[in-house]
Amino acid sequence: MADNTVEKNKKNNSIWSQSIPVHEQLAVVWRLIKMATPAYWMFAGAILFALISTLISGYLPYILQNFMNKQLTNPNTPLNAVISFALGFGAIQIFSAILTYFQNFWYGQASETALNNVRKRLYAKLHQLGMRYFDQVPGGALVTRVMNDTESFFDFWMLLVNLIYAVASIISVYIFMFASDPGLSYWLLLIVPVTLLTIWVYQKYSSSVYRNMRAKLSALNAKLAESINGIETIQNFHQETRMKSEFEKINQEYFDARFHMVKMDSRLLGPMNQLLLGMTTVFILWYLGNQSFTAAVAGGTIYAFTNWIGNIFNPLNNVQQSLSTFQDGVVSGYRAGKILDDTTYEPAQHENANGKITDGKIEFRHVDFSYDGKTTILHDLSFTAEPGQTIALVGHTGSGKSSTINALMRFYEFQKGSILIDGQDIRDLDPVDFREKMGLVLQDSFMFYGDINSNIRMYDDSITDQQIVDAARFVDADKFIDSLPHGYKTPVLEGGSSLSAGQKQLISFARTIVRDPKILILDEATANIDTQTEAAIQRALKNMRTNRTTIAIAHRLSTIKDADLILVLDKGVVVEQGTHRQLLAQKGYYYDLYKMQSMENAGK
Ligand SMILES: Nc1ncnc2c1ncn2[C@@H]1O[C@H](COP(=O)(O)OP(=O)(O)OP(=O)(O)O)[C@@H](O)[C@H]1O
Repeated sequence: MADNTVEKNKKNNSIWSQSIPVHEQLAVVWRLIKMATPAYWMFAGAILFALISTLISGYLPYILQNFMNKQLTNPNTPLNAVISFALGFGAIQIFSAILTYFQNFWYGQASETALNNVRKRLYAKLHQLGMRYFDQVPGGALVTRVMNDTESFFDFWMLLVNLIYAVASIISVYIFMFASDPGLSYWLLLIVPVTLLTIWVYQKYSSSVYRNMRAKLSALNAKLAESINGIETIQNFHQETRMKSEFEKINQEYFDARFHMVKMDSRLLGPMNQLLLGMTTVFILWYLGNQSFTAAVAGGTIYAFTNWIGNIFNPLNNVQQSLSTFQDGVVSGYRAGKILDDTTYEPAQHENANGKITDGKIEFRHVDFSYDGKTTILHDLSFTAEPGQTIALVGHTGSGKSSTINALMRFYEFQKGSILIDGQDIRDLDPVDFREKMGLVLQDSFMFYGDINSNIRMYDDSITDQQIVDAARFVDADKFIDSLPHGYKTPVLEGGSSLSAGQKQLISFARTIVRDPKILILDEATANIDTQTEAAIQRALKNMRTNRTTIAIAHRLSTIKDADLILVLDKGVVVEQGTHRQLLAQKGYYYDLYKMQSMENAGK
């Protein structure tokens, strides 16, 4: 049944469940090696010690064979020679153990260092990507890629060193085997193609199985993130049962994918090697047994060959065992690479853009805007906001108000026309100055884990405590903050769950105003706020707008009656514009909208 599910999944879905072509796997391997840059010397040390270990593991059976065949079979061998050999042999074993310790220690340290580096790079990259990327990739899937996927790199690098160890060990063993009995060694060369064949078969099947497993884990994390982020709505609309069954379904799919892997590994890994080792040992005994019919076969030779065979198969076994993690690492590396290569960046500024915002004049000239480059959302949008003016954007839901702000804030790229600030192309503005001078207040501003003070300061140490108090007073947030037992030091949980919607809004006002922006972008809150807080918010907004160019999305038309210009949007087109009075006099779209809201308010 489990197989069937996986088969179905394979057919159904994502590109992850298809096999990664070999050349791409190699490219990923190369990339993973490059990602280990800061740990190169540790890897190099581990590899060097591993190489010395392989020489020793080939050499020890060789000298033991000579000792057994020449010294032990000779009754005249002095005791001193035996003791010296034993001491020398023991010393080499101790040396080998020390080498193994450093080898393992450096592998581990190097892999951890490399892992740490990759995680940092991935996290940094996420912050370079634009909103469009996050529209497309669920948060939970990103958590999987940055956290779980990177974990498997650790084993990947381990395998890489194991692989080098296995190759070196095989070469060293064959050298000593040929020195001992070339005839038998020629036959034993056959082991190499046979094991390569088993490795190839395993590789072929495991790649798609691991890819599918990763995809399922990612879907599982995405579902979990969705459940946690939407917990309020889930509880409100009694969605628990549906969410539970959806989660269970994905969880089962993940289980099936893992089960498939377990079955594949238990069939193809250990038993295959054990069988080959057993058969090779039988062959060696048969070969040497045959020789014994014509001449005596020394016991040391039998000992050495059975030992060497172990030294070939054990590292190969290790390699094959960790091939599963190699597959995991390659798939994860592939997915991490997808993030690192993604070019859905924030909209780019022109090279050497260094324009500064001084007065705050904004002009939209025939702007066309689309999120995906296919569906045009804003059509030929043109308007001018003179310094200090307030421009209000109104219109039904989906009419393009937020999209106008998204284009102005450079969250998304616009396709046609131009946006100018103080007469300069918006793409010529210095990005740091731009973000400082544009004060954006969203409907639901995100609160970070910390306290009220840090949420206003936003970890900008150049802002003093007094400036924070002044900003809070300016936006009328001081009264509620002072009434809290710990005032500005009141702890804030991630997302601000300990604060009311109105309080969060006031904190976000203070956060914006403390930076003294030249231009204000306001997305008026639609949340229900008590009348007292509402009055405080309106007072705050009035204060904030003074001497600042303001672009405000207004849901309640009563709040923007005094705007210098009101743009009425419908399906991304400005259908009317003017002041409140002018628009009412036109008795058009705005008039209807206003009347409708007035009636709704009267009915409340
Ligand atoms: N991130 C996005 N990706 C793709 N399309 C989007 C995105 N955001 C909005 N849209 C689409 O753009 C159109 C305009 O949406 P927009 O959010 O600008 O409307 P709005 O006037 O601000 O609505 P509301 O008052 O409900 O906030 C809608 O058709 C919407 O589906």
